[in-house]
Amino acid sequence: MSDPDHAGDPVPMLSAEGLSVSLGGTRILSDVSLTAECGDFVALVGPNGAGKTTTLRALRATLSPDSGTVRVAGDPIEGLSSKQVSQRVASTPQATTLSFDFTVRQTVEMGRTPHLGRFERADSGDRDTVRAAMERADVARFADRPVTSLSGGERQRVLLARALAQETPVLLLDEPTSNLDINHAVNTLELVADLVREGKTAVAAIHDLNLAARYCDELVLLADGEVRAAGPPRDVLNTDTLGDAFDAETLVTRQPGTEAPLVTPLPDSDPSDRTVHVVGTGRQAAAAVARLVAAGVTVTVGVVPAGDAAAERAAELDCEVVTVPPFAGVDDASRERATELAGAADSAVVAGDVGDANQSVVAAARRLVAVDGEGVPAIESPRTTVATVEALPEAVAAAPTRSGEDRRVRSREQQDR
Ligand SMILES: Nc1ncnc2c1ncn2[C@@H]1O[C@H](COP(=O)(O)OP(=O)(O)OP(=O)(O)O)[C@@H](O)[C@H]1O
Repeated sequence: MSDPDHAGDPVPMLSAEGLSVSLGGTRILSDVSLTAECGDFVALVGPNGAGKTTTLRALRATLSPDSGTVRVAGDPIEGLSSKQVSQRVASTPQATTLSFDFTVRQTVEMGRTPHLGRFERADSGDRDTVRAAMERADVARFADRPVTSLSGGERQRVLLARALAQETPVLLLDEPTSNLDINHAVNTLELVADLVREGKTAVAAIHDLNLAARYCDELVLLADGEVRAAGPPRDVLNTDTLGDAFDAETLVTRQPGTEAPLVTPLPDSDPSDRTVHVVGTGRQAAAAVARLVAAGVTVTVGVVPAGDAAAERAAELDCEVVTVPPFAGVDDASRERATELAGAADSAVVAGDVGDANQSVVAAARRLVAVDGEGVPAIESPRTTVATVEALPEAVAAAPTRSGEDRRVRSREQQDR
């Protein structure tokens, strides 16, 4: 019966409302709800045993919940025949053990079964669909090989091709990238993102939080069978929710070149044994200096014009600061001293306006932490992370110390000899 309060609301392609599941007498899921519209890519994230696979099983009706409802295009899934479910929902399992000796093509052809009558044979349209699915999942070159002869990652892509051949509006993927190298992992998620842009709905259990953040519109963070947070990646991935769900210290910054969060698990590190050279001017650089000094970091600053907020704050806090007279330009001796300090520090923090004259100072740093704000894209590089002023101590503590790196280089050199 339609709900008069929500009459006219678009019906989500897939929804779960209040799912609770017990297995072997143990409560595995408690009151799990989620919604995925057409064109949504939703990631289920969370620690081992959180209930991600169990949620996916409930979503494709291979287990019945104790309570709660799954709807596909508005229809309760328990009211659909298994053939109707297979016409709407395709899934790839977590395990990639395909024990029968089918070829890759035969395995992908199984995806057509829900579209055929009981004794109907595949026609040329089905064969075209199978060929296109194999090509999209990059397994066409293995078409005639037995699946048992493929590597785990290759089999995973065959299972994705089978799901694509099923031509369903909904895709449920359990760890689609777990066996894949980084190139194939990215390609697989790009492919799913493309399919979603074409109008499909995808829900995937993904362990890698950074890949999930980069490719998915929405994350559902599960822990102990409960939804701990749900929403866009930036809302879900923060140190509090991650600490709660994973019982781990993390640093959350930003993936270079994107708005997506970057989660770095932190060892028990202490910023007070770090040295940092701050480059930049104005209030933001002054705030960075204050935040770092308050956390016990040894801070040097420059080159900055005398009288600038960063120069004054650094002087108040007894930091070494390289200054030049205002409007005088940067002389060689000042640039050399600041470059020397940046090169000797564990990291450099860039904040506010860095100025052309400081480019050699920035270039001398081993690692850069850019303060989130204007100008950040200009200095993006693989050795750069982006952090808010508040998170700077964690960001600099996450990078290895210069002495630790030197030790590792020396030990590698000794091993090579
Ligand atoms: N048949 C079962 N009987 C009892 N407990 C089960 C059964 N199946 C799963 N569980 C338990 O349910 C919990 C959730 O399992 P699930 O596989 O859904 O977690 P997950 O989040 O997918 O984990 P992972 O990230 O390790 O794959 C686990 O503690 C698991 O041991």
